[in-house]
Amino acid sequence: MALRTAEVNMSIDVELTDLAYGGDAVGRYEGRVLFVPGGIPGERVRVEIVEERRGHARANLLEILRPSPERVEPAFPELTNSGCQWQHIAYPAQLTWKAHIVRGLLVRIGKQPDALVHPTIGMPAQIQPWHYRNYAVFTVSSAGEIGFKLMESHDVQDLDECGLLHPALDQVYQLVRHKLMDYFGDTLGEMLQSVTIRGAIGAVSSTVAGMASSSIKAVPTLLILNARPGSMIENPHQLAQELMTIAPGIVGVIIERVGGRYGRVFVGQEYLTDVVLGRRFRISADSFFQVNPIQTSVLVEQAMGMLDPQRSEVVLDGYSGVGLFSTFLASQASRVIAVESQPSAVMDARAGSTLNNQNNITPLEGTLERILSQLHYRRERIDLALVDPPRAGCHPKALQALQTMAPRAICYVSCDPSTLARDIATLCAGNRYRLVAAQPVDMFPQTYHIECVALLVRVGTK
Ligand SMILES: C[S@@+](CC[C@H](N)C(=O)[O-])C[C@H]1O[C@@H](n2cnc3c(N)ncnc32)[C@H](O)[C@@H]1O
Repeated sequence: MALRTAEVNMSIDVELTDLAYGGDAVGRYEGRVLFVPGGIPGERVRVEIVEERRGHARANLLEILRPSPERVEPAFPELTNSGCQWQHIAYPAQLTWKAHIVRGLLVRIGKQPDALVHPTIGMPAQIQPWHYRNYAVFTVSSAGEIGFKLMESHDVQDLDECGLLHPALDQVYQLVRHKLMDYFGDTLGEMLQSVTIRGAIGAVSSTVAGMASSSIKAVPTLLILNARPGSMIENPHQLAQELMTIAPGIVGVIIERVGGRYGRVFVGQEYLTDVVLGRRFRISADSFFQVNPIQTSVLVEQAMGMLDPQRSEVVLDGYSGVGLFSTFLASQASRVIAVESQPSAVMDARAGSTLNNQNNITPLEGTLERILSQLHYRRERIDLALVDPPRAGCHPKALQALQTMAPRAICYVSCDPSTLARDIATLCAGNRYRLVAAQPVDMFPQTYHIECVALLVRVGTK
């Protein structure tokens, strides 16, 4: 039943009972579902309905009538509407809610009524779950503000510091921001579209305390500026040269789309070399790499523990990026076939094999759906598979090929539990695979985003 028009903009009191994937608290009003950003289950709140959609409505929080004991003061309120939707929830509760959401999705979408979901592995207790990122993209608005895009809007939240970036990279951000404002003045918004900062934190420290430390002053850093289409930056080389010297640790400055889509100017290196659990990885500006260095090690350990490749086995690493999982799989297995569609990441994976003295990884460039069908046609054997797709999940043809090639186990690493659940439903249909367990790993504290590793085994395999 749609809400009556009179109910929009009306203020009502509701009990919040759940949290949805997407971050909103959930309540009910006259039998209909209400989504309330900023609420916490267990709270009684006064809200104003602002939007009605088929079967549900969205409401703004006006007043908290009975707060949850899990409510905390946001550390960076300016980030609430640009990504940190859960900073009003105490960190231990964020972890509990993430596991609850994964379980709910696996039951409902994944059709796994008995899904075993382990408690979320959070950031180590001795560090604050902030300043954890090695990578951030800051948008430049046409008015010259620099910061994060606001959710469901094209506006930019102007930020002069960033509570999500590692302290050393936040320092770089602040210096770069001032430099760009000085350099371009009033024309900043006409000239630039975004500024990306990416640092190799694992290259300067391997311990948790070290990786979180604000005493690290110089993290090897790449700075990537995207020129606004149609803009004409005068002497981009000089700008890149000047940016190279403004903060310790900057190893390369890249300006993209200078004078057109393919124009690229760079000074210094075009890539970083990062370290995870003692292995080295080359990461180019366009290649994907995990953004939370402390939790990346945990993710790798979880996936390796679940899959446990044997010496004689051939392992598929699907959506392999620069070869993060391939590298660890290759130390245990006979061979790893690494499939990745982004050319720069495939080149990085090749370079990474050399850096780590590994000769049993075969990086293949192309989509997993296409390459798997070729491998199947050539009757290649795959004993185990790891897949780590983007948020959209696996292509249906890739899932179909996996079912046909029937590896004894599949480790599915996912950054979106709703597509994970959908793909698990497909893989388990027809009783071909069964879900053993899912393990959420918190890569994105203060946000509703959930990383999860799930193990599926072929039915009939011990
Ligand atoms: C979530 S990232 C995972 C990368 C890597 N496993 C890691 O942890 O660093 C997903 C990767 O899949 C790649 N990709 C996207 N669509 C693809 C497709 N259809 N086939 C193969 N790779 C794809 C992206 O370029 C990206 O590198």
